[in-house]
Amino acid sequence: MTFHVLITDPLSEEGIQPLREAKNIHVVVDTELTPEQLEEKIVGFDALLVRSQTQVTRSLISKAKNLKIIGRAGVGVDNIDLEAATEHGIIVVNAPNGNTNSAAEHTMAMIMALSRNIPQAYLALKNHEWNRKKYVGVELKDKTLGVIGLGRIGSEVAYRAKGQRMNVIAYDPFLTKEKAEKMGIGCGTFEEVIQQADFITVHTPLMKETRHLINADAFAKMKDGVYIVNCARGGIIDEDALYDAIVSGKVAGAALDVFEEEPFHEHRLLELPQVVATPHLGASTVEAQEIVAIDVSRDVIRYLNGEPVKNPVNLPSLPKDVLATIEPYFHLAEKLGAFLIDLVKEVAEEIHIYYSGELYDVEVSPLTRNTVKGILKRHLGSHVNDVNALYLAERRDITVRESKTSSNKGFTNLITVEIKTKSQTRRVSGTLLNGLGPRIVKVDDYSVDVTPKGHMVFIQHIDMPGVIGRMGSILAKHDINIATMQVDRSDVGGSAMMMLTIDRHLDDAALEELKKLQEINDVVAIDL
Ligand SMILES: NC(=O)C1=CN([C@@H]2O[C@H](COP(=O)(O)OP(=O)(O)OC[C@H]3O[C@@H](n4cnc5c(N)ncnc54)[C@H](O)[C@@H]3O)[C@@H](O)[C@H]2O)C=CC1
Ligand SMILES: O=C(O)C(=O)COP(=O)(O)O
Repeated sequence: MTFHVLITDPLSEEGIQPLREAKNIHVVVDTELTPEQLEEKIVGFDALLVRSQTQVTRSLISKAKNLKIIGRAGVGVDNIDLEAATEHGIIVVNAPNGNTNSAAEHTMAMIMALSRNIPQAYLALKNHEWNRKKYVGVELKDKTLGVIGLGRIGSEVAYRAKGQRMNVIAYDPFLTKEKAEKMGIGCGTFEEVIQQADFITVHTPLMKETRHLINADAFAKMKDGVYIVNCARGGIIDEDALYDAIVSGKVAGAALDVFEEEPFHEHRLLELPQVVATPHLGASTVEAQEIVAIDVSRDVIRYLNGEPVKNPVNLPSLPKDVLATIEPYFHLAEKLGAFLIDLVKEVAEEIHIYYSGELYDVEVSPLTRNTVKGILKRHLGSHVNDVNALYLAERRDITVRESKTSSNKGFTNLITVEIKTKSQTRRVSGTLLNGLGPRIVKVDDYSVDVTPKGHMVFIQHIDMPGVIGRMGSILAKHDINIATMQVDRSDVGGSAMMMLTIDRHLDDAALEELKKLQEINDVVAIDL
């Protein structure tokens, strides 16, 4: 059988040699297709290989009747509809390691171009203007570089900046003091980093949690005259807010490799003399392009030949018999994980999952992966799935344990997730009620009965008259409707909890007001 592979973005010819040499693979390269043409053409193909330009949309995926694998020759998969691919049983693979150096080197080049006005001075010279006064720069030595997102690329940038004798301080939800010390850098909260930095560079993926992470509020907290660098993804920085911050003088300059919409021919940020820019060139080196194309080609060959892939991004298909037994619990497991990580508000160091009742006798590792996925997604975004969740946890030194227990506390099935962080150990239990779906039935030692869905609020308070009323008045004042509410307590007049489901997200203003109530010890907004 011959498999047909379509390549729609420019890939290194050396890098795709493994595909060209494979006996059962036929390669077509067409990098000029319009979206409509691609939707027509995709039907006959078993594999699609792209970089960041081809938009692999739900509509395209729905037309791709033979497609088995999508290969992304690079890191970011925000141009691929992962959910649609998974739904259609299409595995997505990427090449996460091949362009790390290139992206880090490009970031350093951009920081240096920015600090010394190199592009502007070059342009002036080309226009016959010899002007030394206008292009006085700033030194990097002893300046503080704030790195937001200390993954593969962020870490490499940090090491390189130290070589420039910069002070480096980073924020990443997975960064521990110990790790920062080992790297010889500082660490802090997001606010601390953006407040202290002279240069700020972002290296997170683009996802719901990081869209407009650097916005007007963030700019307001920064030092006057700060420099901003984005070689990660357009959209992490709010371009309108950046424009305003440059015009007002808050931001002294910005270096941008990526934009909210790509490609473009005109951009208002480029009209500002303080902005230096490249057209998404971070990974565009001979070396990186060869490695990412080889890595992704090899995974495509493996997958088409029925072998396990090295860099899966989404869900693989599970054996049918396992799937039939376990599938109903997938959702519950993931939601329990997401609920609990929101509750602890810290990075997990240990995750322990206990299965009991009818889950005692079945293969539960797919559920463990789903639980870990629910936890890690909160930090790493949508590329976490049950294929890579355990791998990502291991890479971050998070211990994952799974136990079967015969104590089912009266439920026919029960999953209890326990998370240990530096400062606390918390638990949540859930069950699948026949015909009624998933329920959270215990939070720490409190009993509840709530569907893990939508907007929730978990309040810990002192058991005394009037608390519920005062809490209700505050929500009413903020026009927040309570859909359901449950209360439990340890003992009369002791510690107690309220679990609410509400009709919209509990915004910061309402949350802060609730926290001010004397009888309330903690309030957490949870959105599932
Ligand atoms: N300009 C270009 O050509 C290139 C751009 N990229 C972009 O760079 C991104 C990062 O790539 P890698 O370092 O390889 O990924 P990575 O997964 O190794 O690192 C991302 C880091 O961001 C952290 N993070 C997630 N949410 C965060 C938040 N809210 N605040 C702070 N940190 C957060 C994660 O914990 C993780 O450590 C990619 O997702 C891609 O979009 C990657 C390669 C080339
Ligand atoms: O790997 C990534 O995430 C990149 O942004 C590189 O994009 P590209 O493959 O150069 O279109």
